[in-house]
This record gives sequence, C-alpha cells and structure tokens, in this order.
Amino acid sequence: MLYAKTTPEQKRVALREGLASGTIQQFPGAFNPLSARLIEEKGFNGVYISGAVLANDLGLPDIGLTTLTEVATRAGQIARMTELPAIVDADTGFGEPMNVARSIQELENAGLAGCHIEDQFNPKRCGHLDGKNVVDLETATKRIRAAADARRDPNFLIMARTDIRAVDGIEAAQDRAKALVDAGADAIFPEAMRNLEEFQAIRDAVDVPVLANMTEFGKSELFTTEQLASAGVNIVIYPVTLLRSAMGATERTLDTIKAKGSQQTDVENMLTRARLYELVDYEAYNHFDTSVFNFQVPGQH
Ligand SMILES: C[C@](O)(C(=O)O)[C@H](CC(=O)O)C(=O)O
Ligand SMILES: [Mg+2]
Repeated sequence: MLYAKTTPEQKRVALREGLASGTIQQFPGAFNPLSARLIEEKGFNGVYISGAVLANDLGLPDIGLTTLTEVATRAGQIARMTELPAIVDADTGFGEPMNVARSIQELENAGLAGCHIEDQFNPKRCGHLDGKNVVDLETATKRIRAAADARRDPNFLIMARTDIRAVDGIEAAQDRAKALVDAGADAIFPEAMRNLEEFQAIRDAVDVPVLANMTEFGKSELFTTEQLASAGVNIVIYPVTLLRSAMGATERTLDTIKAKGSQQTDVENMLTRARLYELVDYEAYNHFDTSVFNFQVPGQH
C-alpha cells in the first residue's frame, strides 16, 4: 500500500547482490509508476527508467531536452512504487562535472539504486542512431569521477555508458571501458554492440558488471538472456519495450474505435478493471477505511 517498504539503501544492496549473483539480471523499462508494479509482480530483478521513454512520454525527442528536475522527479515516482531496485538513465549527467555531481545527489535523494552517465557530446542522441559523437577521454573520465565522488551512499551504482563503439570501433570501446572503470565506474554499459562477440570483448576488458541494451529497431540483434549470459553480460535492459507495446496497443484501439464506432472488439486485450485494482492494491486501503473497497468488481472471477 502507498509506497514501497524497501528503503533506497536496501534496494542498492539488492542491486549489488544481484549483479554479483552470477545470474543475469533482467530490467524491463517502466514507462510509469504503475508499470513498475507489473514488472515487480512478474518476477523481474529490477526496473529500468529510460531517458528516451521519459522524453518521448512528454512528446519530446530523446536529444537531451529533459532537465535534471524532470528526470529525478519522474524516476523518483517510479522508484518509490516498487520494492525492486531502479536504475535511471542520466544521459550525459546534465552538464559539466559539477552538475554531474549534483545530479547524482538528486538521484540518490529520489530513491534510485543507480544510474548511467554516458560519454556523448551535448546535445546527446539516441545511442542507436547515426550522427552521435563522443567527448574525449579526459572529459569522459572526469564525468565519472565526479559522479563517484559525489555519492553519499557507497552502494549507489555509478554505471558508465560509452557510445564510442559506433564512432571508433570495438577496440576503442574496450580501452574506454577500462579507463572509465579506473575513473570509478561500478559497471559498464557498452552502447550499440553489433554482436555477441563484441559483448564478450567488453567482458574480457573489464572486471565490473556489463550491461546489454536490448532496444528494438536498433543496432543490436535481440539476443536472449541465455545468449547474453554466455557472453558474460550481467544485466539486460529492455528500455523502450513496454512503451512501444503500450503505444502499439493504444494506436490499434484508437483505430478500432474510429473504424467500428466502438472499442468492443479490443476489450478482451485490455487489462481488466479487476487487474488494475489489484495492481494499485485497492483492497489494502480498506485497513484505513472499510468503505474504500466494499464493492464488487464486475468480472472478478
Ligand atoms: C537506452 C536508451 O538510452 C534509453 O534512453 O532508453 C536509448 C534507447 C533507444 O532509444 O532505443 C538508447 O540510446 O539506446
Ligand atoms: Mg537514453
């Protein structure tokens, strides 16, 4: 009821334990707080909060337009609704190293378990599109060092994302990953890997957990968790998957209403009223006020 009982500190410990467990951790991307509940109920290890989804949800492209305040607020709303650890996409850290430091403290305050900071130029681009560029090594490592130094909870996970593969190739990505770990990164997110061998190459270069981004319509094939685990990947995100599914269903239902003058034929694909009420835990609120849930939900088995 209300918000999660697990504290941010406990969630950060859980994230660290999951990453060290030897079992690949699956983090689907929540597009709102309610979807985080569903992710938890289905037994996933954690919740990812995508910068692309946050921007797109506001009707904006993913080109660094969202502010730290918007991201920390929305990520906090999502994180507090689940017992699972949540990792947020902090893009380039919202500015210079000093800003990156402040971003980390705001994200800690918002209850996140960790975040990733990337080495793209400002303004950033989606990592799976062409035309992006990366900053030099010194700038990239300064961002990560500032992030690592700023955290107050040593378990808050600082993940370094490098986009250099698409610009300078896989060997450059290995070198950069090593340097980012030396600068204090707890984990590495190698963006836009082409195949499993490339994931393995990053795995071989560093000793910290490695993330795989299984975003659709991008540069990476959609590998299974087994395939990724065999290449030494520790955590996999499905960042925009649920937003794409939900928006796909939304578009189809709008078309149905337009074409048929009713949503009737789509109702069977919808989350029922009963399931929706289960997800928001309607019944638990009865402990405070017995008149909250003293009704029958039609169709509730
Ligand atoms: C992971 C990512 O940074 C995101 O914001 O979710 C995006 C996902 C996407 O645009 O498909 C990315 O740059 O890969
Ligand atoms: Mg992003």
